[in-house]
Formats: sequence, structure tokens, C-alpha cells
Amino acid sequence: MNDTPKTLDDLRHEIDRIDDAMHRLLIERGGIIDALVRVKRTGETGSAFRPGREADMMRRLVARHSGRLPFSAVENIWRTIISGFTHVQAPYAVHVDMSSDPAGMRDLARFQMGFDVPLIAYDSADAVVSAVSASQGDLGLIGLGVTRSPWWLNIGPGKPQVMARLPFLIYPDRPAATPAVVIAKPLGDAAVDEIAVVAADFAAAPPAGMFDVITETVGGDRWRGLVAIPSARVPEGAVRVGSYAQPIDLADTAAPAAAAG
Ligand SMILES: O=C(O)C(=O)C[C@]1(C(=O)O)C=C[C@@H](O)C=C1
Repeated sequence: MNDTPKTLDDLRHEIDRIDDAMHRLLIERGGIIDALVRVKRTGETGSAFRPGREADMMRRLVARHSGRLPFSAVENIWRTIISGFTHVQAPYAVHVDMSSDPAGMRDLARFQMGFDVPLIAYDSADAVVSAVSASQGDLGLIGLGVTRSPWWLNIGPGKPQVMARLPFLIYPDRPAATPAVVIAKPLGDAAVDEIAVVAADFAAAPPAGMFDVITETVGGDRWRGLVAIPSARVPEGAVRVGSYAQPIDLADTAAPAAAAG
């Protein structure tokens, strides 16, 4: 066995070897894009965004991760890769509601979509809904919490819908943790139906804990909000305005990423 301590040069050679391999793999990943676009018929729908597939990839990443690199860095690298490959398949912009917590929304948009996707800022959620409605395959990012305007009245069947809930991976001190939803037209097989988003309109606020309220109006003569319900349990006649993959709280998993993160 050779016990000679490695020099700085040796160690940097090892890092170069690993970086070369990672870069080669990224180039190889890019090589399958043309075939993917044909198989998915992305040209016909104009959107490559598949949040269900992205959720599965993130779940596998969580299950596999170990080592020194914080999980947030790994998540961010993969978000940049996935978002970059989504954009090269069919260019899109992300319209962001900056009416509340603009710094948090910008961080979230960049963490989630990287820096190659054009980001367009708006001062209301309604303006984001209009922009996504007028586009082919653009995405909208709308913050959750309380709102003056029930912006969801203009989404639903035949229109843009809620397609993802962010952050998808929940862990302590995570960056880009501002709660938000992604809206988009559910083109191709893009929709993922685990948790349904239902528009509710009641004379008064429902008792605390009755629903998983993800956003609600303040003021006004009625209580309006969006509630999240497991898709299999949505009552008949409910007004569905989208659905998303169930986010993962790493505190509830035994995944190594929970410890590494
Ligand atoms: O799997 C697909 O459908 C892809 O388009 C590939 C890919 C990726 O880069 O991994 C890109 C966009 C989708 O949202 C999901 C995954």
C-alpha cells in the first residue's frame, strides 16, 4: 500500500478528473434532448415542463444524497440542470408576482429556474395570471399567504392552472423558502395529480384546521381562498384550479439528505 500523503497537486488532479467526468456527462445529457423533444412532441405543445417527473427526480436525489456538500447545493445544481434543459427544449419566460416579499420571490425564481430563463416582474398576481394566459408555455410564480385579490378566479380548466407548489423539498434553513405556486397551461401530459387545489368561497372563514388553506383573501364581504386536498378526496362539485406533487418534508424521511442538509 502506498501511504505517501497526497500533495495539493495530486488532489487538484483528482478534482479535475471528477469535474471533467461531470462536464462530459452534462454534454451527454444534452445529446438526448433532440430525441426527447420528438418523443414528447414538445413542438406541438410548446412546453417541456413536466413537474411530476421533476418531483420523482427530486425524491431520488433526496434518497441518494450523502457526503459533505449541503443538500441545498445539490438541489440547486439539479434545479439549474433541469430548468436549463426545459428551456432548451422549448424557450419560456417566468412571470413573477413581486407584490409581496420581492427579494424572496426573486431568490425562489432563480433557485428554481436558474439564470438562463428570462424573469419578468409584476406588481400583482392578477397580472401574472394574465401574462401566462396570453403566452404559449410560460410559467407564473405567485406567492402564497394573504392577498387582496382572489387571482385564482381566472385560472382553472381551459386556462392556466396550479402545476407545482414550492418549495418542493422542505428542510431547516433552506434557501429560497418563500411559499409559492407555479401556474402554467397544463400542456401535453404535464399535470401531476397528487394534491388538488380547490377554490373555496364561503360566507365566513372556515374554522381553523378544517382545510389546508394555502392562500386566502383579506377584506371583502366573503371568505375566498385556495385549499389543498388529496386528489382522491376532492368532493363532487368542487372547483379545481390545479394540482401538484406532494412536497416532501425531510424531517419526515429517513433519507440521508435530511442529515447531510
Ligand atoms: O423528462 C422530461 O420530460 C424532460 O423533458 C427532461 C427534464 C430534465 O431535464 O430532466 C426537463 C424538463 C422536465 O420538466 C422534466 C425533466
